[in-house]
Amino acid sequence: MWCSRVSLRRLQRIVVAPLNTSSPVISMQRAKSTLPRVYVTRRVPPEGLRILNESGQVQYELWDSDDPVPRQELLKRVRGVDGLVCVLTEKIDAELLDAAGPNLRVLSTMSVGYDHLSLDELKKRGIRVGYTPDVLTDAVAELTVALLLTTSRRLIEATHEAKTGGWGTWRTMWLCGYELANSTVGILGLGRIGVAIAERLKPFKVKKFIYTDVAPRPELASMIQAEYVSMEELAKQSDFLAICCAFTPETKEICNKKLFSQMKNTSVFINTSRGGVVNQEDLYEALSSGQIAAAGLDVTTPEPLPTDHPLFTLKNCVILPHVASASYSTRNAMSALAANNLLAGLSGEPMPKELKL
Ligand SMILES: O=C(O)C(=O)CO
Repeated sequence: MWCSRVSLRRLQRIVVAPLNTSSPVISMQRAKSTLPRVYVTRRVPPEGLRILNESGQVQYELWDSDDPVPRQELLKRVRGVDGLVCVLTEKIDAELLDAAGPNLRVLSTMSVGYDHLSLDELKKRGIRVGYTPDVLTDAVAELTVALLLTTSRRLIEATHEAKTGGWGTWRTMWLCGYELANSTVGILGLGRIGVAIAERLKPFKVKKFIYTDVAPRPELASMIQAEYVSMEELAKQSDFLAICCAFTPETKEICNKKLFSQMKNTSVFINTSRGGVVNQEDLYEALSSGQIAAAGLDVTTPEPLPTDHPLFTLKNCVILPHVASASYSTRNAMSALAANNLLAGLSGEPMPKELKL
């Protein structure tokens, strides 16, 4: 369950200090004011807060809201902190690190993705970085499969038709989609999540898994009997193409006109990584011209995607609001790992999951 202000109040030794309605601050102060100071940029699930509270190792201030702390407020609040816990919407760049100042030695992000972090700036300042891989793999893989099936079997269109009177007699070709049985599934960026997706898809009688990455990844590939192919072959052969790569300068808009033009017009494109890996204008063109059959997106640029965005006008595009890891257990596990990374980092120990800078 998400942490409410009421449940937070019940936690021991927390001082709730709502400064005013536009400043939802919770601070947990300790008698020993020499403890490291931490700023938590968002209301995080209770497991992470419980760990911070029970550790007795830190005092923290938390922006107790589901909405991001305004940037100017953030720049003020981080001043002098030793540690920072953030989520993926906070841009951790030189400006913010300068505002925090030289005490800052640990950054812990409650996310597996780290494209919101300026890694060079963090490295330059000797700040250790924790992130949350593995704990969200199952949830993301599950959602990816759900999105793939929703998109390929046209479930959103179908429920809409059923509700709005479009459901006439049983028709032979009405709302036909594409099935996984005997298909080739391509994975762009084979990591833990790609493997977990393939493991879940296998029982649907997929004929073949193929993947591409900067280099072959034989250990992971052998877990799902996936064949390494070029980007071009991935596009040409895949009936379903799942995008699982990290968003980096190299993968920025890697899914573009060229890729879409090489895909079959019966192919389904699924992205649960980051919106930035897709050129959305090219995707719109590919979907509206029938170059590819359909797309399911859990991530877009920007987020939220404006409701008047052209992609929302397409029946063959299913858009979710970045919810791949949104299960109660996973979000709690992410917050717990973020808290443990922070505490380990502040006490100079190896973090459970530390990003190598
Ligand atoms: O952890 C991340 O990077 C996410 O995108 C949340 O699902």
